Amino acid sequence: MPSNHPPPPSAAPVPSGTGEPDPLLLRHGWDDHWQSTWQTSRQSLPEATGTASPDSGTGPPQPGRVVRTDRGRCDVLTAAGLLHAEVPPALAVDPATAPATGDWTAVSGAGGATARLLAVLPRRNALRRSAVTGSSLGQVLAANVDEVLITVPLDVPLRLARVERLLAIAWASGARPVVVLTKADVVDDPGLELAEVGAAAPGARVRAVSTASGAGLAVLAAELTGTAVLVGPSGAGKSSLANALLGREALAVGAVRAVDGRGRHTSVRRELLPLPGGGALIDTPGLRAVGLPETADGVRRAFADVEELAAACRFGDCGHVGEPGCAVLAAIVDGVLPTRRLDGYRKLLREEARAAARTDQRLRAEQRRHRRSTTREHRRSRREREQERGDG
Ligand SMILES: Nc1nc2c(ncn2[C@@H]2O[C@H](COP(=O)(O)OP(=O)(O)OP(=O)(O)O)[C@@H](O)[C@H]2O)c(=O)[nH]1
Ligand SMILES: [Zn+2]
Repeated sequence: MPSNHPPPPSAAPVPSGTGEPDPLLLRHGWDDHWQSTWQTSRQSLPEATGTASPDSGTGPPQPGRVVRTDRGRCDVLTAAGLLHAEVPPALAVDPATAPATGDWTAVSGAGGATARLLAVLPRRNALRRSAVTGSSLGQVLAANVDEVLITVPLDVPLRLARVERLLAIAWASGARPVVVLTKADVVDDPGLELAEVGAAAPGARVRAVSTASGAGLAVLAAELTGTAVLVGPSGAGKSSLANALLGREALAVGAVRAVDGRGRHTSVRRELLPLPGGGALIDTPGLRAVGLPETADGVRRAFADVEELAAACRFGDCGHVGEPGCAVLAAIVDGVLPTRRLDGYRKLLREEARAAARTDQRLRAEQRRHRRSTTREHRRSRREREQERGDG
């Protein structure tokens, strides 16, 4: 676990992957897992053999965590400080493999030299949204996260369908979802909302906080130990919450705000910052329309209560539309399961099926393209061979 102590002013670089872990890296989520991943990964890096020429300005590879990405470049925090590294085009082309905030990487370069990203270490998990174009896997919003903080503002009516969608995406990431009801000061007692949201978030923690009154902040902060990422609609209070949790690190967050094309203030850059009590926090730009990626069992986990009921239906393939012995419809009649929730479940399952079909389509298209280019390749080499024979 990251230590509570601030790093010494001049943290020494990790001595080629051995020895004491660097305190600065520890504060940003470095642990035994990354230590051993690094030991394994660095052996396959060309620079690790020491063949890089000293005047190429690269230097030995060192581990670092991506704290921000920016078209073709990314800011990587290393034991030697922050490096503004160039991303090789081979990694950048696919949004699924391009480095994302939270990724652990191997970088070379120090001091004034141009830093280069050498590799992205295998991800433990990733929070994705559905692919907009190109990639079959979807865009990675944040990598190597332990907790997804889903912010739900209490100053506007609850939108449970949106909470459920974000829960499905969070569960699919492999991280633990935590629903954070924000602006709790605008309601007399958030008990009702806590219960309502709790019923829509089986298996997830639900907390109420207010950055205005400070309520709930200490409890939430104490529960965050690994890397947490903030998601939620614009205006949900993500930045305010990030500032409150980060304390004196907040200034760094303030610096990344800007006005967008419509004159609204929005967070324009992703940032990863250490939390004062240990752990790290990633603040993503407002996720307004979040497409559901292929969530593996994300939807099923977000609707674990419905799944459990369905297991008790008489027929294994029950569609819950009027079959005899349907436990799901019985629960609705009994008032245990809201109709809204069953509808939401079906809607997300359909959406997920469509996302999967799109992926299949893309993969088939990729295969077709590949086959076509190989056929062309074959034809050309045959022509060349025939020509050579003709010439000889
Ligand atoms: N009453 C009250 N208002 C709050 C609280 N937290 C945030 N707000 C207000 O809610 C508005 C939005 O807060 P932000 O923190 O900017 O929201 P955001 O989610 O970061 O928004 P984007 O950057 O657009 O994604 C601001 O006007 C805040 O002052 C709170 O605890 N109580
Ligand atoms: Zn049924």
